[in-house]
Amino acid sequence: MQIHVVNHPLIKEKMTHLRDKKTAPRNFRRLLDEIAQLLLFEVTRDLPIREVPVTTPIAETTGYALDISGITVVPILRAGLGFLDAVLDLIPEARVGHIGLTRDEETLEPIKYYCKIPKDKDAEIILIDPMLATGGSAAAALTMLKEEGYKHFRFMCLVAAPEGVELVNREHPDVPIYTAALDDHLNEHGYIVPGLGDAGDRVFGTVE
Ligand SMILES: O=P(O)(O)OC[C@H]1O[C@H](OP(=O)(O)OP(=O)(O)O)[C@H](O)[C@@H]1O
Ligand SMILES: O=c1cc[nH]c(=O)[nH]1
Ligand SMILES: [Mg+2]
Repeated sequence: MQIHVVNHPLIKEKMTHLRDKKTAPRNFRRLLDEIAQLLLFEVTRDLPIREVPVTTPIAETTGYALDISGITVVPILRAGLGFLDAVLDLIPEARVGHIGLTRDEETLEPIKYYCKIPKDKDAEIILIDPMLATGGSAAAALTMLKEEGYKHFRFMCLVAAPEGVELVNREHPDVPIYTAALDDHLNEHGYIVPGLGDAGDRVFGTVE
């Protein structure tokens, strides 16, 4: 199984609050934001940089520039939107695409309802969605993007199930997966155990 589990005390502590069923949407969104920023540190670690000259008040020296105009961040709606602000705070020049998918509650198959991606096919795509459960949604999003001609990907999530990691590894072995936690298994309804419940519902307060 190919997966980067970003193990860090700050992430572990925040994940504990995020998982807690008593955490309300207001705090849930804030925690999601904070964890996304910490994860992004690892997700972007190998982005290419080039040297540029810079003059400090004291001397000339060498600085670094990141080619961030070539980065496209793609949230999978809805829950992926909960990650977006954090990514744009750190990479404000990134372009943003949107893929709308929702799981059929019976079959657990993803149903597509929206897709709009910036045109640059050579962009480095950071696909974001807090939950990787069966992997059907992430795998379908990556297939759609590849069919449109996009080539470079990394996937960032918060909680992954082994079933989802295996599917994405099998269908998209070129795509590295970064997660804050690798959980135990899926239950009979396709929810991650222990997980955190339905991420979209918890971000947007649509839980009954
Ligand atoms: O790995 P999978 O089994 O495909 O499950 C993961 C998907 O399920 C959730 O979305 P959901 O379908 O609940 O839509 P929502 O974000 O609108 O709530 C989640 O945000 C993922 O997109
Ligand atoms: O546990 C899960 C599985 C799919 N989608 C979620 O939001 N949570
Ligand atoms: Mg949902």
